[in-house]
Amino acid sequence: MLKITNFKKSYNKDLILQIDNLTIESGISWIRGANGTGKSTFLKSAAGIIAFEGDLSLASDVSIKAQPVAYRKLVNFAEAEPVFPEFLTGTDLIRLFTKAKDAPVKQADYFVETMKMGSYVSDPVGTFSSGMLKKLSLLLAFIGNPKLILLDEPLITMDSQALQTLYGWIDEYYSKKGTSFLLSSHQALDESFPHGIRELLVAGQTLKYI
Ligand SMILES: Nc1ncnc2c1ncn2[C@@H]1O[C@H](COP(=O)(O)OP(=O)(O)OP(=O)(O)O)[C@@H](O)[C@H]1O
Repeated sequence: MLKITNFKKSYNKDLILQIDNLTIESGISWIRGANGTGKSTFLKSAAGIIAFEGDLSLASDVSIKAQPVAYRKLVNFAEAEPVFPEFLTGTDLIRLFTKAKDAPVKQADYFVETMKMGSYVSDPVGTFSSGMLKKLSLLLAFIGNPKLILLDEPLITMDSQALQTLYGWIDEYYSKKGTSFLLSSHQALDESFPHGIRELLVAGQTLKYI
């Protein structure tokens, strides 16, 4: 599903990750690894947020380097610690992402309702608690018709009810739309997490299946 070719990422000449050839299979995959090994770096690279050497392409051969706009329409990302301009409201951001991802205008309503965000989604995000911000950022990662959703530490700051709602979203996208997920988490995924998960490990400056 995600084909990695000659991937290399350094910060200030310090090599962080090198992945010569690896295909991450369709489905739900969990990237594990100690602090600072490069999980967020890989997810940000795959999201098209930071530059790297080499190439990443989705199964249908949409390459981030050759078709950057098409690739970014197919891959959505929620950061571990989301930051948005404080003066924008949740509704502003939903509208922006809906337009950018060519999504149906009312698509996000279902997510706002099921995550119980209706009472605050129209407020500036500067007034949001960290859990409210996390829910918004996860919601934005489901907008459009992504083939792959990247979730960096999706469980942190979420209450147990919100987690069950998130698991429901993942289950629905995976089962009904065939969306794949690549996520990182230091917390164990509980047994209500949907479906068999493949595990990958970042260690020794590379990524491989466990
Ligand atoms: N913008 C940056 N500039 C320089 N070095 C960076 C930058 N971002 C990350 N690093 C370094 O890259 C390495 C990998 O960081 P990364 O955040 O990808 O790790 P991680 O596996 O996600 O860690 P954690 O489990 O703590 O979230 C670390 O050594 C970090 O210090």
